[in-house]
Amino acid sequence: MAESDGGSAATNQNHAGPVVYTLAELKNHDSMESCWLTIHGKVYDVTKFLEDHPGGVEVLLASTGTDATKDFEDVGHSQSARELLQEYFIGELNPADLVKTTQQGGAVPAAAAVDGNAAPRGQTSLFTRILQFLVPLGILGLAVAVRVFTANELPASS
Ligand code: HEM
Repeated sequence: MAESDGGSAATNQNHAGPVVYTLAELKNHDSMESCWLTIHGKVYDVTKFLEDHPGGVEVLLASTGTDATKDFEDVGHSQSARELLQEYFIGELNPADLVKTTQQGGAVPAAAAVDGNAAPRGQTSLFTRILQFLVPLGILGLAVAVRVFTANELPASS
């Protein structure tokens, strides 16, 4: 199974953990010959599983090129189906693409995710992440400041 084909858009990180694939790269694997799915931020090459899938080939092919998490979860797959997933694991989804797809409820077409909208959405997500980090830090700082203030005032007032 190919980790990366010609003209790959994947950000390969063989030396530092799992291979990271972009949603654009996944779009090239949407057929019987090569079928990749992304579920919960992980990428699976299910080409060899297509014919064995109890839910049929078509649903798997229809879930390519986009985040298939919602499709997968909506069916209510069993624990053994989840364990089966691991056999087909080939890498992880580019985190920026993960944010793009989950913000859209997991059903954004790959074209929309890789086209012009990609940069602004990526920037928004980075900004949000920084905020998510800074806001709790600010609250903590405020709490410490109040504590120090009150601690200093107590002996003076008694
Ligand atoms: C690589 C990912 C997937 C694996 C390993 C997988 C595996 C399985 C397995 C083992 C079953 C039998 C029931 C169970 O154990 O839950 C099943 C059923 C089913 N799967 Fe998947 N599945 C995958 C992805 C998907 C996706 C993306 C869809 C899209 C909708 C889907 C749709 C279905 C449906 C509709 C059934 C029910 C078939 C029936 O009961 O008639 N599956 N799948």
